Amino acid sequence: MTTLEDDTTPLAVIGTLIRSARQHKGLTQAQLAESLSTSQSAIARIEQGSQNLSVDMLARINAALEADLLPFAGTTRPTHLRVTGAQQLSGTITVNSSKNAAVALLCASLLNRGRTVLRRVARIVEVDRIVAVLRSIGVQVTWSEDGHDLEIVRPEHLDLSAIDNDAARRTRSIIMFFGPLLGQEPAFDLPYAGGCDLGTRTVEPHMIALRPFGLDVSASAGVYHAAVAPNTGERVRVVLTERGDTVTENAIMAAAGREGVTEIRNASPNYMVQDLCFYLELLGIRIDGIGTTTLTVHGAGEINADVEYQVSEDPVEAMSMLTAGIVTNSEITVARVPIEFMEIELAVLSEMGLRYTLSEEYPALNGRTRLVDLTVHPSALKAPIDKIHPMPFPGLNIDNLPFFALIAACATGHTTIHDWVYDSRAIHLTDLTRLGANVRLLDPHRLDVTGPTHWSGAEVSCPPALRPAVVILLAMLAAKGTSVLRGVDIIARGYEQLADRLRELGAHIETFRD
Ligand SMILES: CC(=O)N[C@H]1[C@@H](OP(=O)(O)OP(=O)(O)OC[C@H]2O[C@@H](n3ccc(=O)[nH]c3=O)[C@H](O)[C@@H]2O)O[C@H](CO)[C@@H](O)[C@@H]1O
Ligand SMILES: C=C(OP(=O)(O)O)C(=O)O
Repeated sequence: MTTLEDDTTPLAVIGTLIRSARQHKGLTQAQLAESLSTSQSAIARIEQGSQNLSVDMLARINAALEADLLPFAGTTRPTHLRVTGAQQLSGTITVNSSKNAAVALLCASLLNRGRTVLRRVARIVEVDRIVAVLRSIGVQVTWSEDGHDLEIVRPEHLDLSAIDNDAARRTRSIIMFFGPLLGQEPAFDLPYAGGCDLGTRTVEPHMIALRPFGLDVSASAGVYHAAVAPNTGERVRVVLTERGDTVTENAIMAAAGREGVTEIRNASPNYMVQDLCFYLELLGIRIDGIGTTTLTVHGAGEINADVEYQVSEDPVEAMSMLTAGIVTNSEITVARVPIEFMEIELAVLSEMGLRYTLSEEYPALNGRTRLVDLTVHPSALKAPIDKIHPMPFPGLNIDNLPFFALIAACATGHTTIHDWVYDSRAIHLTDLTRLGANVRLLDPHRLDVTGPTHWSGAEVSCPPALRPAVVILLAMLAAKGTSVLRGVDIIARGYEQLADRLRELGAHIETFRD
């Protein structure tokens, strides 16, 4: 029985919200339990506020009920991690499918009048946000019973006036609605794109890329107003001013949805772009040049196909897991590493003295991406002679760069890390000093890291950016004693049950709330 006192605890308040959202959807506790692969008694306990809730479970309840319970959880009961570091890790950890491909594929599913099934989609908050936006405009998005696959069926007419502004504003990926919608609506409005705290990220390259398709955008009061000129059917040639990933995806989606041929130059050949192309090929769109910087897309006026696509593995997760092994000086195996997108990272790490072994290559479930199992061995690392800097693919992945700051702190000597891409991602990495590292910010884009570090435990507030947040958590695995990372909910934006999976390798991590 719920007492009056219980009703005022945050868990009980969330429980009450869940109950009313469930009743509003007309579901019984048993039906909700079934869709979450849990028991009816667990739902009863959650609704009574007598069951601890992980952020992952809350995200899944959120998705099942099409509710918006996450901001509530995020603002009222932040999750913290307590880490007892300097533990040797062992065993195998498997790389999940990628956040960045998932969000692009979800947006691309708007091109398809048939049924799209995306297999092995990561259960992460960024996916939930796009799912919430799609549902709000009338798209049926359903998780499979086992919670791994998403079925997407769009209605004949999308109701853009009903768009979930709140979910849309919390993700930058909403910008990728422009491409698929271009060929479908003569005029539409979209909310401004949001995202992590990494400094200014312009959307101008997207506007430049989509102009040749007839898009004209004006912005006012937090809304983009799009007007689209009719397709003349002529060959379109797009030259991207930046080799960005989402801008390339936007151009590809615009090209796929229009009758005619489009050539895209200076395209990103990065992993998520390749996933998008493989999916579009299943939809019957011919794309020449996949994996290169020149793409020729043979678009179709109407796309109507029932397809299933296996989202491929995330190179940034692979880098994160590899870093966990490196900083704890452990031997672990990272299984299902998309090797094409980790080659430069591994070449740099080899120069730094990292010892690792690779299995034979094998294909990912999409039949296209090449995978390996990577075993990392304890190694004495030295600083590289040259600075470490990212480049658009093929180059060291921009999202993998933060992990090199941590690895450099474990290596002997001085390393310069140059993040020319983001104005304020490097600054978050100076939090490593709290754990004993010698990391100096030379300017907003350059870090000087001197190692090796004698890591020691500390309490740190989680940086408001995904990769730096994970970097600090991984540093805590190296640090002697107990560390606390406060307010870690941002990690669930891009990683599914990261703490649980690190625990399976032997990490001592406890989750708690105030
Ligand atoms: C959902 C998704 O896929 N997100 C990824 C995508 O975001 P996304 O494609 O949105 O990245 P942006 O377009 O914001 O580019 C990141 C920054 O790099 C700059 N820039 C980019 C390319 C270039 O050739 N020149 C240049 O200056 C941009 O101006 C911007 O400041 O790519 C980023 C860069 O790889 C990654 O960090 C993100 O994880
Ligand atoms: C910057 C990132 O992603 P997004 O483009 O979703 O903000 C990231 O994945 O580190």
